[in-house]
Amino acid sequence: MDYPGNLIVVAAPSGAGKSSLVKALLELDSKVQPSVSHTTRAPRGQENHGREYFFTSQEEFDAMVKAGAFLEWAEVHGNRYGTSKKAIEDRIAQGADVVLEIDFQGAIQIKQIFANAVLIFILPPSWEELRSRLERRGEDSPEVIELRLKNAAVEMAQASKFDFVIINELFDRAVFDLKAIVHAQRLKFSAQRRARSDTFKSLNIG
Ligand SMILES: Nc1nc2c(ncn2[C@@H]2O[C@H](COP(=O)(O)OP(=O)(O)O)[C@@H](O)[C@H]2O)c(=O)[nH]1
Ligand SMILES: Nc1ncnc2c1ncn2[C@@H]1O[C@H](COP(=O)(O)OP(=O)(O)O)[C@@H](O)[C@H]1O
Repeated sequence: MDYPGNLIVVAAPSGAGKSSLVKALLELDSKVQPSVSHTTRAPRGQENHGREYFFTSQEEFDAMVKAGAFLEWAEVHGNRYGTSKKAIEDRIAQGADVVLEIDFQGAIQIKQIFANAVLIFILPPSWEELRSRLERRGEDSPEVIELRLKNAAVEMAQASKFDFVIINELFDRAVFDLKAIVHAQRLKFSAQRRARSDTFKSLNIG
């Protein structure tokens, strides 16, 4: 499917820093819009319904799956998460660039539907740093942190399937890399769209 807007997919193990990086990208680049997923997970302390997630009951989530309302969905760390079809398609059809913060299973589903989507995987610099970021964040119980670290090994093994990998060691450096990828994605697809334009045809370089 070809739309004027770009889809930017960011995946990472829990604690690698993807939410912080995406937040910084959104502050620096007003052309990028966030996708707000639905989840059956309970909200964390500072999270708001409709801002970080649409917090959804199991029944509501089931009904959305049944109605075909999700572009993709997956079970991650024992909860279900999904991207609403309508919110994404409307916005990329209008030319917006949309960033999706989703897990690797969802990223692979998105690439199958939108071959032009760019898939970015964020890695932590080390296991020790990943654990200490999860602990410092202070949002999850020790059991939840252990589950997330266990799942991180499976998730990180998927990194080579992504178009780009960013190591989030120095935060500003990682934000710079993320911005550069978004910029390159825009140039790539604007060049492809131009290649189909009348100017290219008249110059015989289409
Ligand atoms: N497939 C899929 N994964 C999602 C979606 N929304 C969030 N996730 C992923 O679910 C995982 C858990 O997210 P969350 O509970 O917010 O924890 P965090 O990664 O520690 O901040 C992360 O890998 C998210 O990227 C979605 O709509 N679809
Ligand atoms: N480059 C970095 N250096 C040090 N701490 C970081 C870095 N990037 C993120 N963090 C911190 O690590 C913790 C986890 O980041 P977060 O963005 O919530 O991760 P994720 O969304 O991948 O689970 C947060 O406390 C965040 O402030």
